[in-house]
Amino acid sequence: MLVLEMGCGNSKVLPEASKKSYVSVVQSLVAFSKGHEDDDEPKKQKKKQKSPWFSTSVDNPHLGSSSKQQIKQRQEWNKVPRYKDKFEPRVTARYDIKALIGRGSFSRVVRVEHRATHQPFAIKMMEVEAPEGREVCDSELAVLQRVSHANVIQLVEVFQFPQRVYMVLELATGGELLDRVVSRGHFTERDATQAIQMILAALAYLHNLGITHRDLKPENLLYYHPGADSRLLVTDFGLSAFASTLTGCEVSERSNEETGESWSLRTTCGTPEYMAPEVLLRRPYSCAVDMWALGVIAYILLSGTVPFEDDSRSRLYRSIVRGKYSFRGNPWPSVSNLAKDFILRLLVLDPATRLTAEQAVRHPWVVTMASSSSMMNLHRSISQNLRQRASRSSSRCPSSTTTSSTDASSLGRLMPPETKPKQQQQGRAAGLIQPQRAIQPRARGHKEHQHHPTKALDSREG
Ligand SMILES: Nc1ncnc2c1ncn2[C@@H]1O[C@H](COP(=O)(O)OP(=O)(O)OP(=O)(O)O)[C@@H](O)[C@H]1O
Repeated sequence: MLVLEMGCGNSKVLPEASKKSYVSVVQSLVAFSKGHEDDDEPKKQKKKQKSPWFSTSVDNPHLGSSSKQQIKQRQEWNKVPRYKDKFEPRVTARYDIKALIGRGSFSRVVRVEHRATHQPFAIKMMEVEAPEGREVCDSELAVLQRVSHANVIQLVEVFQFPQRVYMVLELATGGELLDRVVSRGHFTERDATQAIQMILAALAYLHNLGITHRDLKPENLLYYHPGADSRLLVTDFGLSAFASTLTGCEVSERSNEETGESWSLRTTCGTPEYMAPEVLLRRPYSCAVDMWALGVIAYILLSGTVPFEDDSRSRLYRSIVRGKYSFRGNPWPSVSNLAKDFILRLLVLDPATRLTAEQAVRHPWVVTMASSSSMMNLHRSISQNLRQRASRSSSRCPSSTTTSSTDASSLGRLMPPETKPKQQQQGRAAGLIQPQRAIQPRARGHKEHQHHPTKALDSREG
Protein backbone atom coordinates (compact mmCIF):
# COMPACT_ATOMS: atom_id res chain seq x y z
CA MET A 1 0.00 0.00 0.00
CA LEU A 2 1.32 3.41 -0.89
CA VAL A 3 1.72 6.00 1.80
CA LEU A 4 1.03 9.19 -0.03
CA GLU A 5 -0.31 12.60 0.73
CA MET A 6 -1.56 14.79 -2.07
CA GLY A 7 -2.72 18.17 -1.05
CA CYS A 8 -2.01 20.66 -3.76
CA GLY A 9 -5.18 20.57 -5.70
CA ASN A 10 -7.52 19.82 -2.95
CA SER A 11 -7.65 22.61 -0.42
CA LYS A 12 -11.00 23.26 1.10
CA VAL A 13 -12.94 26.53 0.90
CA LEU A 14 -14.77 27.44 4.08
CA PRO A 15 -18.04 29.34 4.11
CA GLU A 16 -17.75 33.11 4.37
CA ALA A 17 -21.25 34.18 5.27
CA SER A 18 -20.36 37.70 6.34
CA LYS A 19 -17.32 39.87 6.71
CA LYS A 20 -17.75 39.76 10.47
CA SER A 21 -17.78 36.02 10.59
CA TYR A 22 -14.93 35.89 8.11
CA VAL A 23 -12.80 37.97 10.46
CA SER A 24 -13.87 35.74 13.30
CA VAL A 25 -12.85 32.63 11.41
CA VAL A 26 -9.44 34.18 10.90
CA GLN A 27 -9.10 34.96 14.59
CA SER A 28 -10.22 31.52 15.49
CA LEU A 29 -7.79 29.84 13.19
CA VAL A 30 -4.96 32.00 14.48
CA ALA A 31 -5.99 31.17 18.03
CA PHE A 32 -6.21 27.50 17.22
CA SER A 33 -2.89 27.53 15.46
CA LYS A 34 -1.29 29.28 18.47
CA GLY A 35 -2.82 26.66 20.67
CA HIS A 36 -1.10 24.05 18.60
CA GLU A 37 2.24 25.67 19.16
CA ASP A 38 1.91 24.69 22.78
CA ASP A 39 1.36 21.11 21.79
CA ASP A 40 3.98 18.68 22.87
CA GLU A 41 3.76 16.84 19.58
CA PRO A 42 6.76 17.04 17.29
CA LYS A 43 6.21 19.80 14.74
CA LYS A 44 6.36 17.37 11.85
CA GLN A 45 3.29 15.60 13.13
CA LYS A 46 1.13 18.72 13.30
CA LYS A 47 -1.29 17.79 10.61
CA LYS A 48 -4.23 15.60 10.06
CA GLN A 49 -3.52 12.13 8.80
CA LYS A 50 -5.62 12.40 5.71
CA SER A 51 -4.87 12.49 2.03
CA PRO A 52 -7.26 13.81 -0.58
CA TRP A 53 -7.11 10.72 -2.81
CA PHE A 54 -6.08 7.55 -1.14
CA SER A 55 -4.10 7.07 1.99
CA THR A 56 -3.31 4.80 4.85
CA SER A 57 -4.77 5.64 8.18
CA VAL A 58 -2.31 5.57 11.07
CA ASP A 59 -4.87 3.84 13.20
CA ASN A 60 -6.05 1.17 10.85
CA PRO A 61 -4.44 -2.20 11.45
CA HIS A 62 -5.93 -3.54 8.23
CA LEU A 63 -4.33 -1.11 5.87
CA GLY A 64 -0.80 -1.57 4.63
CA SER A 65 2.09 -3.27 6.36
CA SER A 66 5.15 -1.38 5.24
CA SER A 67 7.78 -0.75 7.84
CA LYS A 68 7.37 2.98 7.30
CA GLN A 69 3.80 2.64 8.35
CA GLN A 70 4.64 0.50 11.34
CA ILE A 71 7.12 3.10 12.55
CA LYS A 72 4.49 5.76 12.13
CA GLN A 73 1.98 3.70 14.03
CA ARG A 74 4.45 3.23 16.89
CA GLN A 75 5.04 6.99 16.97
CA GLU A 76 1.31 7.57 17.25
CA TRP A 77 1.01 5.02 20.03
CA ASN A 78 3.84 6.69 21.91
CA LYS A 79 1.89 9.91 21.86
CA VAL A 80 -1.18 8.43 23.48
CA PRO A 81 -0.30 9.27 27.09
CA ARG A 82 0.21 12.90 26.09
CA TYR A 83 -3.14 12.95 24.32
CA LYS A 84 -4.81 11.46 27.35
CA ASP A 85 -3.62 14.41 29.42
CA LYS A 86 -5.43 16.80 27.13
CA PHE A 87 -8.74 15.04 27.53
CA GLU A 88 -11.25 16.02 30.20
CA PRO A 89 -11.30 13.52 33.10
CA ARG A 90 -15.05 13.05 32.63
CA VAL A 91 -14.35 11.76 29.13
CA THR A 92 -11.37 9.58 30.05
CA ALA A 93 -13.31 8.14 32.98
CA ARG A 94 -15.69 6.65 30.44
CA TYR A 95 -13.44 6.13 27.43
CA ASP A 96 -9.90 4.82 27.22
CA ILE A 97 -7.96 6.84 24.61
CA LYS A 98 -6.16 4.41 22.34
CA ALA A 99 -4.63 6.27 19.40
CA LEU A 100 -4.74 9.38 17.26
CA ILE A 101 -6.59 8.85 14.01
CA GLY A 102 -6.19 12.26 12.48
CA ARG A 103 -6.85 15.93 12.83
CA GLY A 104 -8.91 18.58 11.13
CA SER A 105 -8.81 22.36 11.26
CA PHE A 106 -10.71 22.55 14.52
CA SER A 107 -10.49 18.99 15.66
CA ARG A 108 -8.56 15.92 16.61
CA VAL A 109 -9.98 12.47 16.15
CA VAL A 110 -8.88 9.61 18.39
CA ARG A 111 -9.76 5.97 18.63
CA VAL A 112 -11.15 5.09 22.04
CA GLU A 113 -12.58 2.14 23.88
CA HIS A 114 -15.60 2.35 26.14
CA ARG A 115 -14.26 1.30 29.55
CA ALA A 116 -17.32 -0.69 30.58
CA THR A 117 -18.29 -2.37 27.30
CA HIS A 118 -14.87 -2.40 25.59
CA GLN A 119 -16.62 -1.23 22.45
CA PRO A 120 -14.43 0.86 20.13
CA PHE A 121 -15.49 4.38 19.12
CA ALA A 122 -13.98 7.50 17.62
CA ILE A 123 -13.95 10.75 19.57
CA LYS A 124 -13.79 13.97 17.65
CA MET A 125 -12.52 16.64 20.01
CA MET A 126 -13.35 20.14 18.83
CA GLU A 127 -11.86 23.39 20.05
CA VAL A 128 -14.77 25.74 20.79
CA GLU A 129 -13.24 28.48 22.90
CA ALA A 130 -13.22 30.90 19.99
CA PRO A 131 -16.73 31.69 18.75
CA GLU A 132 -16.00 30.34 15.29
CA GLY A 133 -14.82 26.98 16.55
CA ARG A 134 -18.07 26.97 18.46
CA GLU A 135 -20.01 27.85 15.29
CA VAL A 136 -18.36 25.10 13.26
CA CYS A 137 -18.94 22.62 16.05
CA ASP A 138 -22.57 23.70 16.54
CA SER A 139 -23.38 23.31 12.88
CA GLU A 140 -21.81 19.85 12.76
CA LEU A 141 -23.70 18.89 15.92
CA ALA A 142 -26.95 20.33 14.57
CA VAL A 143 -26.75 17.79 11.76
CA LEU A 144 -25.28 14.83 13.66
CA GLN A 145 -27.86 15.10 16.43
CA ARG A 146 -30.67 14.78 13.92
CA VAL A 147 -29.46 11.95 11.76
CA SER A 148 -29.65 8.22 12.06
CA HIS A 149 -28.95 6.25 8.91
CA ALA A 150 -26.87 3.21 8.05
CA ASN A 151 -24.78 5.24 5.60
CA VAL A 152 -24.24 8.32 7.75
CA ILE A 153 -21.72 8.42 10.58
CA GLN A 154 -23.59 8.02 13.86
CA LEU A 155 -23.16 10.31 16.85
CA VAL A 156 -23.23 8.29 20.07
CA GLU A 157 -22.92 10.96 22.75
CA VAL A 158 -21.53 14.43 23.33
CA PHE A 159 -19.52 15.93 26.18
CA GLN A 160 -19.60 19.71 26.24
CA PHE A 161 -17.12 21.89 28.09
CA PRO A 162 -16.41 25.61 27.75
CA GLN A 163 -13.25 25.03 25.72
CA ARG A 164 -13.83 21.72 24.05
CA VAL A 165 -16.61 19.55 22.78
CA TYR A 166 -16.12 15.79 22.50
CA MET A 167 -18.29 13.98 19.97
CA VAL A 168 -18.33 10.24 20.44
CA LEU A 169 -18.87 8.71 17.00
CA GLU A 170 -19.10 5.23 15.63
CA LEU A 171 -15.61 4.18 14.58
CA ALA A 172 -14.95 3.61 10.91
CA THR A 173 -12.03 1.22 10.45
CA GLY A 174 -12.51 0.23 6.82
CA GLY A 175 -10.57 3.11 5.29
CA GLU A 176 -11.47 5.67 2.65
CA LEU A 177 -13.38 4.79 -0.50
CA LEU A 178 -10.46 5.09 -2.92
CA ASP A 179 -8.07 3.24 -0.61
CA ARG A 180 -10.32 0.27 -0.94
CA VAL A 181 -10.55 0.53 -4.71
CA VAL A 182 -6.77 0.49 -4.91
CA SER A 183 -6.22 -2.23 -2.32
CA ARG A 184 -8.77 -4.75 -3.57
CA GLY A 185 -7.03 -5.68 -6.83
CA HIS A 186 -10.28 -6.11 -8.73
CA PHE A 187 -12.86 -3.46 -9.51
CA THR A 188 -15.79 -3.53 -11.90
CA GLU A 189 -18.69 -1.24 -12.68
CA ARG A 190 -20.77 -3.43 -10.44
CA ASP A 191 -18.48 -2.60 -7.51
CA ALA A 192 -18.80 1.07 -8.38
CA THR A 193 -22.60 0.88 -8.31
CA GLN A 194 -22.47 -0.76 -4.87
CA ALA A 195 -20.60 2.23 -3.47
CA ILE A 196 -22.77 4.72 -5.37
CA GLN A 197 -25.95 3.07 -4.06
CA MET A 198 -24.79 3.57 -0.48
CA ILE A 199 -23.82 7.18 -1.06
CA LEU A 200 -27.16 7.80 -2.74
CA ALA A 201 -29.04 6.23 0.16
CA ALA A 202 -27.29 8.68 2.49
CA LEU A 203 -27.90 11.65 0.20
CA ALA A 204 -31.58 10.87 -0.32
CA TYR A 205 -31.96 10.69 3.46
CA LEU A 206 -30.02 13.87 4.16
CA HIS A 207 -31.64 15.90 1.40
CA ASN A 208 -35.04 14.83 2.53
CA LEU A 209 -34.20 16.27 5.96
CA GLY A 210 -33.09 19.51 4.33
CA ILE A 211 -29.40 18.82 4.94
CA THR A 212 -26.83 19.66 2.27
CA HIS A 213 -23.41 18.16 2.93
CA ARG A 214 -21.48 20.66 0.76
CA ASP A 215 -18.18 18.83 1.00
CA LEU A 216 -18.87 15.44 -0.49
CA LYS A 217 -15.64 13.80 -1.72
CA PRO A 218 -13.95 10.41 -1.50
CA GLU A 219 -11.99 11.34 1.65
CA ASN A 220 -15.26 11.90 3.50
CA LEU A 221 -16.56 8.45 2.57
CA LEU A 222 -15.32 5.85 5.03
CA TYR A 223 -15.99 2.13 5.21
CA TYR A 224 -17.30 1.00 8.58
CA HIS A 225 -15.12 -2.11 8.64
CA PRO A 226 -12.51 -3.75 6.37
CA GLY A 227 -14.82 -6.57 5.21
CA ALA A 228 -16.18 -6.69 1.67
CA ASP A 229 -19.76 -6.29 2.94
CA SER A 230 -19.03 -3.11 4.89
CA ARG A 231 -21.36 -0.14 4.93
CA LEU A 232 -19.99 3.04 3.42
CA LEU A 233 -20.44 6.06 5.69
CA VAL A 234 -20.75 9.73 4.80
CA THR A 235 -18.70 11.68 7.33
CA ASP A 236 -17.50 15.20 8.08
CA PHE A 237 -20.49 17.48 8.34
CA GLY A 238 -18.33 20.49 9.17
CA LEU A 239 -19.51 22.42 6.12
CA SER A 240 -23.02 21.07 5.95
CA ALA A 241 -26.05 23.31 5.99
CA PHE A 242 -29.24 22.51 7.76
CA ALA A 243 -32.44 24.13 6.54
CA SER A 244 -34.40 23.67 9.74
CA THR A 245 -37.67 25.07 8.44
CA LEU A 246 -37.77 22.94 5.33
CA THR A 247 -38.57 19.33 4.84
CA GLY A 248 -36.64 18.59 1.72
CA CYS A 249 -34.86 19.58 -1.39
CA GLU A 250 -37.91 19.68 -3.65
CA VAL A 251 -39.77 21.69 -1.05
CA SER A 252 -36.87 24.10 -0.86
CA GLU A 253 -36.97 24.63 -4.59
CA ARG A 254 -40.63 25.60 -4.34
CA SER A 255 -40.14 27.83 -1.33
CA ASN A 256 -37.46 29.50 -3.30
CA GLU A 257 -39.99 30.68 -5.86
CA GLU A 258 -42.50 31.67 -3.23
CA THR A 259 -40.37 33.39 -0.67
CA GLY A 260 -37.76 35.16 -2.68
CA GLU A 261 -35.10 32.56 -2.09
CA SER A 262 -34.92 33.06 1.63
CA TRP A 263 -34.04 29.40 1.96
CA SER A 264 -31.24 29.01 -0.41
CA LEU A 265 -27.61 28.54 0.39
CA ARG A 266 -25.27 31.29 -0.65
CA THR A 267 -21.89 30.76 0.89
CA THR A 268 -19.01 29.64 -1.27
CA CYS A 269 -17.49 26.59 0.29
CA GLY A 270 -16.34 23.09 -0.49
CA THR A 271 -13.34 21.46 -2.11
CA PRO A 272 -12.46 23.00 -5.50
CA GLU A 273 -12.54 19.89 -7.72
CA TYR A 274 -15.97 18.94 -6.39
CA MET A 275 -17.60 22.37 -6.30
CA ALA A 276 -20.71 22.79 -8.42
CA PRO A 277 -20.83 25.55 -11.06
CA GLU A 278 -23.63 27.40 -9.28
CA VAL A 279 -21.45 27.67 -6.16
CA LEU A 280 -18.53 29.04 -8.16
CA LEU A 281 -20.85 31.49 -9.93
CA ARG A 282 -22.08 32.60 -6.52
CA ARG A 283 -25.66 31.83 -7.29
CA PRO A 284 -28.06 30.67 -4.62
CA TYR A 285 -27.85 26.92 -4.56
CA SER A 286 -29.45 23.85 -3.04
CA CYS A 287 -28.71 20.22 -2.23
CA ALA A 288 -28.15 19.73 -5.97
CA VAL A 289 -24.53 20.71 -5.26
CA ASP A 290 -24.10 17.34 -3.54
CA MET A 291 -25.37 15.62 -6.69
CA TRP A 292 -22.75 17.42 -8.78
CA ALA A 293 -20.10 16.23 -6.31
CA LEU A 294 -21.47 12.71 -6.64
CA GLY A 295 -21.01 12.99 -10.41
CA VAL A 296 -17.36 13.90 -9.84
CA ILE A 297 -16.98 10.99 -7.40
CA ALA A 298 -18.56 8.54 -9.88
CA TYR A 299 -16.18 9.78 -12.59
CA ILE A 300 -13.18 9.23 -10.28
CA LEU A 301 -14.43 5.86 -9.14
CA LEU A 302 -14.69 4.58 -12.70
CA SER A 303 -11.47 6.04 -14.04
CA GLY A 304 -9.07 7.15 -11.30
CA THR A 305 -9.04 10.59 -12.93
CA VAL A 306 -10.97 13.78 -12.21
CA PRO A 307 -13.33 15.36 -14.75
CA PHE A 308 -12.08 18.86 -14.00
CA GLU A 309 -8.45 19.42 -13.23
CA ASP A 310 -6.00 22.24 -13.69
CA ASP A 311 -2.98 23.52 -11.80
CA SER A 312 -4.42 26.99 -12.15
CA ARG A 313 -7.29 27.58 -9.80
CA SER A 314 -9.06 30.03 -12.10
CA ARG A 315 -8.73 27.71 -15.11
CA LEU A 316 -10.09 24.87 -13.02
CA TYR A 317 -13.09 26.98 -12.03
CA ARG A 318 -13.62 28.08 -15.62
CA SER A 319 -13.70 24.51 -16.86
CA ILE A 320 -16.22 23.64 -14.15
CA VAL A 321 -18.57 26.52 -14.97
CA ARG A 322 -18.35 25.59 -18.65
CA GLY A 323 -19.04 21.98 -17.77
CA LYS A 324 -16.35 20.83 -20.17
CA TYR A 325 -15.01 17.36 -19.54
CA SER A 326 -14.51 14.22 -21.59
CA PHE A 327 -14.42 10.45 -21.34
CA ARG A 328 -11.00 10.20 -22.97
CA GLY A 329 -8.18 7.84 -22.04
CA ASN A 330 -8.18 4.51 -20.26
CA PRO A 331 -10.34 2.93 -18.97
CA TRP A 332 -13.18 4.96 -20.52
CA PRO A 333 -13.43 2.87 -23.75
CA SER A 334 -14.21 -0.11 -21.50
CA VAL A 335 -16.83 1.71 -19.45
CA SER A 336 -20.49 1.20 -20.38
CA ASN A 337 -22.59 3.91 -21.96
CA LEU A 338 -25.05 3.57 -19.12
CA ALA A 339 -22.36 4.45 -16.59
CA LYS A 340 -21.40 7.46 -18.71
CA ASP A 341 -25.06 8.43 -18.95
CA PHE A 342 -25.28 8.39 -15.15
CA ILE A 343 -22.35 10.78 -14.91
CA LEU A 344 -23.66 12.97 -17.72
CA ARG A 345 -26.94 13.41 -15.86
CA LEU A 346 -25.17 14.48 -12.70
CA LEU A 347 -22.54 16.79 -14.18
CA VAL A 348 -25.27 19.00 -15.61
CA LEU A 349 -24.70 22.73 -15.40
CA ASP A 350 -28.32 23.57 -14.66
CA PRO A 351 -29.03 22.31 -11.12
CA ALA A 352 -32.75 22.14 -11.90
CA THR A 353 -32.19 19.44 -14.52
CA ARG A 354 -29.51 17.56 -12.60
CA LEU A 355 -30.67 14.22 -11.18
CA THR A 356 -31.88 14.41 -7.59
CA ALA A 357 -30.83 11.65 -5.19
CA GLU A 358 -34.28 10.06 -5.52
CA GLN A 359 -33.98 10.07 -9.31
CA ALA A 360 -30.38 8.87 -9.35
CA VAL A 361 -31.30 5.82 -7.25
CA ARG A 362 -33.68 4.89 -10.07
CA HIS A 363 -31.14 5.35 -12.88
CA PRO A 364 -30.89 2.04 -14.81
CA TRP A 365 -27.13 1.77 -14.27
CA VAL A 366 -27.68 1.89 -10.50
CA VAL A 367 -30.87 -0.19 -10.44
CA THR A 368 -29.39 -3.03 -12.50
CA MET A 369 -26.05 -2.73 -10.73
CA ALA A 370 -24.38 -2.36 -14.10
CA SER A 371 -25.65 -5.74 -15.24
CA SER A 372 -25.52 -4.74 -18.89
CA SER A 373 -21.91 -3.62 -18.66
CA SER A 374 -19.05 -6.00 -19.29
CA MET A 375 -17.65 -7.37 -16.06
CA MET A 376 -14.29 -6.06 -17.12
CA ASN A 377 -11.79 -5.49 -14.34
CA LEU A 378 -11.07 -1.75 -14.41
CA HIS A 379 -8.74 -1.95 -11.45
CA ARG A 380 -5.45 -1.73 -13.30
CA SER A 381 -6.25 1.49 -15.16
CA ILE A 382 -7.97 3.09 -12.20
CA SER A 383 -5.17 2.48 -9.72
CA GLN A 384 -2.56 3.41 -12.32
CA ASN A 385 -4.35 6.72 -12.89
CA LEU A 386 -4.74 7.32 -9.17
CA ARG A 387 -1.05 6.67 -8.58
CA GLN A 388 -0.03 8.89 -11.47
CA ARG A 389 -2.13 11.70 -10.16
CA ALA A 390 -0.75 11.15 -6.68
CA SER A 391 2.82 11.47 -7.86
CA ARG A 392 1.98 14.49 -10.02
CA SER A 393 0.36 16.15 -7.02
CA SER A 394 3.26 15.41 -4.74
CA SER A 395 5.82 16.73 -7.22
CA ARG A 396 3.77 19.94 -7.58
CA CYS A 397 3.53 20.12 -3.83
CA PRO A 398 6.82 18.89 -2.39
CA SER A 399 5.82 19.72 1.17
CA SER A 400 3.23 16.97 1.15
CA THR A 401 5.13 14.06 -0.25
CA THR A 402 5.53 12.21 3.01
CA THR A 403 3.18 11.39 5.79
CA SER A 404 5.01 13.65 8.19
CA SER A 405 5.11 16.81 6.12
CA THR A 406 2.67 19.70 6.18
CA ASP A 407 -0.52 18.79 4.38
CA ALA A 408 -1.70 21.74 2.35
CA SER A 409 -5.13 20.23 2.07
CA SER A 410 -5.67 20.74 5.75
CA LEU A 411 -4.81 24.40 5.47
CA GLY A 412 -7.01 25.59 2.64
CA ARG A 413 -9.05 27.99 4.71
CA LEU A 414 -10.26 31.44 3.80
CA MET A 415 -7.66 33.70 5.26
CA PRO A 416 -5.86 36.77 3.91
CA PRO A 417 -2.11 36.19 3.62
CA GLU A 418 -1.23 38.78 6.25
CA THR A 419 -3.37 37.14 8.92
CA LYS A 420 -2.67 33.55 8.04
CA PRO A 421 -0.85 31.47 10.56
CA LYS A 422 2.57 30.34 9.43
CA GLN A 423 1.32 26.94 8.29
CA GLN A 424 -1.31 28.63 6.13
CA GLN A 425 1.22 30.87 4.47
CA GLN A 426 3.32 27.88 3.60
CA GLY A 427 0.23 26.27 2.19
CA ARG A 428 -0.44 29.29 -0.03
CA ALA A 429 2.58 28.42 -2.08
CA ALA A 430 0.79 25.21 -2.87
CA GLY A 431 -2.13 27.04 -4.46
CA LEU A 432 -4.52 27.66 -1.60
CA ILE A 433 -7.56 29.81 -1.95
CA GLN A 434 -7.99 33.49 -1.30
CA PRO A 435 -10.98 34.97 0.53
CA GLN A 436 -14.09 35.45 -1.50
CA ARG A 437 -16.86 37.91 -1.14
CA ALA A 438 -20.19 36.64 0.10
CA ILE A 439 -22.68 35.69 -2.55
CA GLN A 440 -25.33 38.33 -3.02
CA PRO A 441 -28.92 37.14 -2.84
CA ARG A 442 -30.53 36.90 -6.24
CA ALA A 443 -33.73 38.92 -6.44
CA ARG A 444 -36.94 37.04 -7.00
CA GLY A 445 -37.69 36.57 -10.68
CA HIS A 446 -34.20 37.73 -11.51
CA LYS A 447 -33.21 36.64 -14.97
CA GLU A 448 -30.19 34.36 -15.05
CA HIS A 449 -27.53 36.85 -15.99
CA GLN A 450 -24.56 35.72 -17.98
CA HIS A 451 -21.81 35.79 -15.46
CA HIS A 452 -18.48 36.01 -17.19
CA PRO A 453 -16.60 33.13 -15.64
CA THR A 454 -13.24 34.81 -16.12
CA LYS A 455 -14.37 37.93 -14.33
CA ALA A 456 -16.16 36.02 -11.65
CA LEU A 457 -13.37 33.57 -11.05
CA ASP A 458 -10.13 35.41 -11.56
CA SER A 459 -10.07 36.79 -8.04
CA ARG A 460 -10.05 33.24 -6.72
CA GLU A 461 -6.66 32.33 -8.03
CA GLY A 462 -4.73 31.12 -5.03
N1 LIG B 1 -15.77 8.29 13.05
C1 LIG B 1 -14.56 8.19 12.51
N2 LIG B 1 -13.95 7.00 12.39
C2 LIG B 1 -12.72 6.89 11.85
N3 LIG B 1 -12.01 7.93 11.38
C3 LIG B 1 -12.57 9.14 11.44
C4 LIG B 1 -13.86 9.34 12.01
N4 LIG B 1 -14.16 10.67 11.95
C5 LIG B 1 -13.11 11.26 11.37
N5 LIG B 1 -12.15 10.37 11.07
C6 LIG B 1 -10.87 10.65 10.45
O1 LIG B 1 -10.18 11.61 11.25
C7 LIG B 1 -9.52 12.55 10.43
C8 LIG B 1 -9.93 13.97 10.85
O2 LIG B 1 -11.30 14.13 10.58
P1 LIG B 1 -12.09 15.48 10.84
O3 LIG B 1 -13.47 15.26 10.38
O4 LIG B 1 -11.88 15.96 12.21
O5 LIG B 1 -11.31 16.51 10.01
P2 LIG B 1 -11.35 16.78 8.48
O6 LIG B 1 -12.74 16.80 8.03
O7 LIG B 1 -10.46 15.81 7.84
O8 LIG B 1 -10.71 18.21 8.38
P3 LIG B 1 -11.42 19.60 8.39
O9 LIG B 1 -11.86 19.86 9.78
O10 LIG B 1 -10.32 20.49 7.97
O11 LIG B 1 -12.55 19.51 7.44
C9 LIG B 1 -9.86 12.19 9.00
O12 LIG B 1 -8.81 11.46 8.45
C10 LIG B 1 -11.08 11.31 9.10
O13 LIG B 1 -11.14 10.36 8.07
